[in-house]
Amino acid sequence: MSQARKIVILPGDGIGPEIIAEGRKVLDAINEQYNLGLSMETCVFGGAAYDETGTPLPESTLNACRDSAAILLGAIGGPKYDKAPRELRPERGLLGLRSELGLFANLRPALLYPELAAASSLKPELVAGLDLMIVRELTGGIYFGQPRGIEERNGERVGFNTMVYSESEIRRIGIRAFEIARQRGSRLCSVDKMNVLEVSELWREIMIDVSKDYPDVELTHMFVDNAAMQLVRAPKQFDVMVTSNLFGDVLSDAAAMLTGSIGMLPSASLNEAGQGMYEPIHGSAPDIAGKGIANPLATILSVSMMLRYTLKEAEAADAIDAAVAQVLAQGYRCQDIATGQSEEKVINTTEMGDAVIAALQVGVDA
Ligand SMILES: NC(=O)c1ccc[n+]([C@@H]2O[C@H](COP(=O)([O-])OP(=O)(O)OC[C@H]3O[C@@H](n4cnc5c(N)ncnc54)[C@H](O)[C@@H]3O)[C@@H](O)[C@H]2O)c1
Ligand SMILES: CC(C)[C@H](C(=O)O)[C@@H](O)C(=O)O
Ligand SMILES: [Mg+2]
Repeated sequence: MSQARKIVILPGDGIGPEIIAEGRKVLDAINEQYNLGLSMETCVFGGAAYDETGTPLPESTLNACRDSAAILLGAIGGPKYDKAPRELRPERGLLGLRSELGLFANLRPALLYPELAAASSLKPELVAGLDLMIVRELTGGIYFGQPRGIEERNGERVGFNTMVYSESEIRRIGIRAFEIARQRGSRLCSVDKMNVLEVSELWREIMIDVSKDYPDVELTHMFVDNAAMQLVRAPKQFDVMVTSNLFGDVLSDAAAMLTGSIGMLPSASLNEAGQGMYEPIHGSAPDIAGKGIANPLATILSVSMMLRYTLKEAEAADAIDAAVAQVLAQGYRCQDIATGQSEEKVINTTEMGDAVIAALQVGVDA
């Protein structure tokens, strides 16, 4: 049984502990301000857990996660682990956790804060007002399909994976996406590769079937290659996108840059029971780890999603969103979202966390 108010924190590797320290600061502050009664437990996970215990997802961590209402994850992985046996790599720990907890619905919102229009990789007029939600299926598809492996065939090695989706897996992510679309702009674009893949043919058929229960939501379909192009051509045409595990992974990193940086994109991964894991969509960023410059806002916004989606504390979530908006309006930027404009104040990871806390405080005093 999951405990209603227990949050498990998994710092992970690389910049994970740096950004989690800031997420935790905000979580502690909001817990106190809003009297939320949350209890926090930090567990070892990913490469750090492999180093300490020989496995990226120790039983004790998995049990703590099972027993929690929500999980806040930093990031895992790094070059140090690329030579470890595949089943023991940090990424396998992450996939294991998603799968064990049944976190099939991955919500990745790409929202442009107006102050960051200049940091976007697209022209400001193409991204002004961007508010897109990518709904990525997270526990199926080619990430988990069998058979998989590398084996000797006809005197050479062959690598193979299987992209597989059952009707029920497609239906449940479809329902989740239609429900989300209904609460937003009522437009859902299902992204597939139906022109080539049988698995996508079934995906499209089931999406059309699910749409019969949502006559108020407009369903469109797009091939994934076109979707990638449309995302960088005219991203505002999209309201909600629903897609498979691999396509969603790729499209969400691309969408991140529309908002200024991958350091801005939070995510929620939910199961049927509403339990959730919350994490920035980026990785452990080995190239900047230890430098104190990682942008913690994606993690802080993941805390906001946790309050909104699992803990049903919309007011506290709104307060964090407002604090982040205020900090950006004040000109505070981590390096990744700085553009060299004179009104910008470039600050480090810790200072960004502090700025959000200060903005939350102002919100309370006001
Ligand atoms: N959920 C996760 O834990 C997760 C997600 C993606 C990748 N990974 C792992 O992370 C490792 C590195 O992967 P990668 O380099 O392909 O992707 P990455 O997302 O870690 O980094 C890509 C680029 O974005 C920058 N970046 C990422 N987050 C940032 C932030 N918060 N602030 C500023 N800049 C940021 C990095 O410096 C890097 O230049 C790999 O081991 C990968 O498997 C983990
Ligand atoms: C680290 C990796 C397993 C993960 C994924 O591919 O799902 C990451 O890229 C993500 O987007 O969360
Ligand atoms: Mg990814």
